[in-house]
Amino acid sequence: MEQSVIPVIVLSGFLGSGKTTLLLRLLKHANENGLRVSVLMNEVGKVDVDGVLVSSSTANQIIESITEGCLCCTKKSELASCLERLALQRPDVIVIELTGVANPEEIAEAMTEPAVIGKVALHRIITVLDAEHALDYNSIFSSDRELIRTLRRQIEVADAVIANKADLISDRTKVKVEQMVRERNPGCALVPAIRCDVPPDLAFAGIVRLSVKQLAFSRMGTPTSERSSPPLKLSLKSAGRPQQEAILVNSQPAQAQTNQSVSSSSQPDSSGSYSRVRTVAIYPEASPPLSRRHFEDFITGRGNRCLRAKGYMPFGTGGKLMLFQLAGRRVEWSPANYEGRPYFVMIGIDLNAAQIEQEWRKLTKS
Ligand SMILES: Nc1nc2c(ncn2[C@@H]2O[C@H](COP(=O)(O)OP(=O)(O)OP(=O)(O)O)[C@@H](O)[C@H]2O)c(=O)[nH]1
Repeated sequence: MEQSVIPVIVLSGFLGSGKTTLLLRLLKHANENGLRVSVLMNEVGKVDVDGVLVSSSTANQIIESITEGCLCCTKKSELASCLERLALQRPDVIVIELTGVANPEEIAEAMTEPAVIGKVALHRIITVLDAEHALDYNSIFSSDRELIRTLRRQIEVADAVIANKADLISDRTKVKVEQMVRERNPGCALVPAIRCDVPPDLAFAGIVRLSVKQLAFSRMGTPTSERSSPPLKLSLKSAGRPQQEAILVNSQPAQAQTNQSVSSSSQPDSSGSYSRVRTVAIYPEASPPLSRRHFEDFITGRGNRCLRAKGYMPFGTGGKLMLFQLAGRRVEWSPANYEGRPYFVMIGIDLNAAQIEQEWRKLTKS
């Protein structure tokens, strides 16, 4: 009888910091090394852009998505059933990518529920920091205390912090970012990185392949119910968070795109950590009558209000769909395998869906 507890790695970090970039790296490493990974992705909005991206770049992985809410608040009740489903597949490890506005500590807490104890266990929390913007968050979000608190907790409760986007900062900023992290979390592993290129052991140290676990089980005649977990070489912080087994409850499968041609906005949650953060999704016509530059202006024209945007838009050669990403103030376009209908999602503070929809209609009226 297989009894080992499945380790769970939680990836946290603010919107656009590089969590999906890290996830893709970890999945690649896992594939190459025969580790079976199940993934749980969470988006505050209805549309699961990252899920599409991860599904299209990985094979043999089990991916679940919970959309339209944050796992640490409105969707917390779905965590256990979802974890349970993933655990049934007997992966070697489960990786949860949180929304950018989630407090990872709430996830750790959810793993103390009786329903999940003995099935999964928190392995470590890794927080990805956008080193280019992290020092500005206090001033940008000064009006949203809850959001600032969440961003601090993302650093404080992490076992490892990746100071990502090192290519975009000066040495001076690098030192300041490191100081800021050290003040909040002196004991964590702190790793500067470009595109989350970190040693895979930062996440996977101590995780044993199922086949190896089974071998150990049959040789020793005792269950490997406590997974063997050699200490991580980089210093990890585990004090102050639950050490027991974790679990998640029921999720909703990734939503197929709806037929609505315009927008949807997530409900604010008065008790949740994302407070005033809203999402708006727009499904344009196949070839919207505007240039790529006008599209970028439309998104970036909202200043700091739009914190993150992403989607697939037909601005490639011959109208080919391209992956569009805005993180902080930076826009990035890359080739995409996606073949569905174009769409884009905006995430920001107090975004007004009706107004954005109206502006979009006006802009694209032929
Ligand atoms: N220049 C630079 N860009 C990066 C780096 N890491 C990630 N990016 C870009 O930053 C954007 C956001 O990266 P993601 O990995 O999607 O970030 P995320 O945290 O998953 O974003 P959300 O889940 O939407 O909050 C993308 O355009 C990435 O290509 C980096 O080290 N340097």
